[in-house]
Amino acid sequence: MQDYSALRDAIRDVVDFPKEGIIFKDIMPMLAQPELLKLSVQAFCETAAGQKIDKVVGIDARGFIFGSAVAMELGAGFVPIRKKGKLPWMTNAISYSLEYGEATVEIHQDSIKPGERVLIVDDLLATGGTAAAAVSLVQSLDADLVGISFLIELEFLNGRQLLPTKNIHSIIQY
Ligand SMILES: O=P(O)(O)OC[C@H]1O[C@H](OP(=O)(O)OP(=O)(O)O)[C@H](O)[C@@H]1O
Ligand SMILES: Nc1ncnc2[nH]cnc12
Repeated sequence: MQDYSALRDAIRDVVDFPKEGIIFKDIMPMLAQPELLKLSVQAFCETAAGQKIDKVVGIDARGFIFGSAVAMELGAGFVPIRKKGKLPWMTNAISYSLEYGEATVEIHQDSIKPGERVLIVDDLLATGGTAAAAVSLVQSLDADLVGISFLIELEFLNGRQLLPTKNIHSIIQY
């Protein structure tokens, strides 16, 4: 197993952001280092090794940073799940709760064909509300969900409980 401690070392804890009581995992110092950006994208691709992926779905907004790079590496298309009101075409929508708030996300109805093999990518799994909403949207398009991959998993929040049991991967755990 590859050593990802350099990624972990470059992630900064910000106390009480965006709300009191939240310890925010700030990935910006990691992203700004070219070799760590490359290593993080490689780590995501490793989570899908040996799998044919038609579409990588990235979740607004930090999921986009990794999602399109991973899609290019895997030879897949990229599909964004966006916060409400940003996608111009016909959408499916779902509301959900996350560690520090509530939101509604949407996906374009024609972005994934029935049966296409999908990998969902996001920076962080906390309570699992956001990822569970993404799973529902992907399933609403009758896609074949191959896996869900995160850079960071906050294990103490048990986000996996809300997700399908198979093929959930995280690269760094707290
Ligand atoms: O597991 P959960 O409790 O649902 O939390 C995880 C989500 O929270 C953050 O997104 P945020 O909505 O803050 O969006 P951003 O990427 O635009 O900062 C993060 O990028 C995940 O998508
Ligand atoms: N603690 C946290 N740090 C960064 N992003 C998050 N999204 C949800 N919880 C988070």
